[in-house]
Amino acid sequence: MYELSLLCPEGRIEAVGEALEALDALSVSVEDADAQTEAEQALFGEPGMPPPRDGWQRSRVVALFPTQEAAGEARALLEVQDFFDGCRVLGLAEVPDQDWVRLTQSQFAPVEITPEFWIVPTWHELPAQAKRHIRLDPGLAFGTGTHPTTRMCLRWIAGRGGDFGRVLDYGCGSGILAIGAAKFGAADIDAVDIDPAAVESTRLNAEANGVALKAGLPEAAQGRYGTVLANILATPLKVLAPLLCAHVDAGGHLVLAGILERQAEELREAYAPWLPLQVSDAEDGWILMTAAR
Ligand SMILES: C[S@@+](CC[C@H](N)C(=O)[O-])C[C@H]1O[C@@H](n2cnc3c(N)ncnc32)[C@H](O)[C@@H]1O
Repeated sequence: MYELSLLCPEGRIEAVGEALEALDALSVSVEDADAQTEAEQALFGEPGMPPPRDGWQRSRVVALFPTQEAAGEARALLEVQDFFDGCRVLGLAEVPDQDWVRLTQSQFAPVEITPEFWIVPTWHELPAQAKRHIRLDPGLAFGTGTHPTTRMCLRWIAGRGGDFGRVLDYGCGSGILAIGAAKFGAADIDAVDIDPAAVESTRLNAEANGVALKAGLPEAAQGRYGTVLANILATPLKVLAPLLCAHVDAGGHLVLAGILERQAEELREAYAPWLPLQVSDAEDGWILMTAAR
């Protein structure tokens, strides 16, 4: 395969991306051309919402083509378009054949949640000190343990150690939190997500880990729970405040993640009519907020 790399200003990303797709690119990726430099710009988007901007101030657009001719033709056609003004070709290069499966696998090492609790891909040996573990491979749904928000929820689960009551994992993704709770003894677990692929993924991952849980769409969450876990993002968490709080049983716990440090106050305010949230963990600019009823 051959990759055509372009440098584009923000205003050109959409037109160039659409043109590359029309030119039968196998894939088109857009990254911050200033990543890992002083000029890097964070660009956060909420799921279900349009992206805050089309791209970075300077984006590197990489399109993959099956042959050198196809990539060269795309390059020649793009360079004569009006909308290519301000863009520039960075290069056209052959992508060396690799064992992509092995390469992808090599990027996922076991993740330590606590010294005794690990998330381990199926192709890795279990670390000797892992007294508890979840076997999980990266798949279609979010939640491999590599993101700080997931890790903080799992740390909370490990720290509590048991006595969860009924567990609700709201926005379960891969099911990692529900499975984690099961590994610490939770027995009655509902895991729900708006994405049917996440529900399926949770079912398969639970089965692979020998864990019993009920996975379904959000309406499957019914009644009160001793533990309600929701790692989503600040905006949906605010919308879900009355619903999530209504699921927390007397003496139960609410655990929220997907919140940036600067969003703590708005979350506290959104939940204040029902439960008093407090920050109970922090990692890489993300926080964990919890409340007890
Ligand atoms: C950041 S992932 C978290 C996955 C996993 N629980 C973890 O901690 O790694 C958020 C998940 O919430 C789901 N989600 C987003 N909005 C939702 C909503 N309103 N109701 C239920 N699930 C939602 C997404 O589909 C996604 O799978």
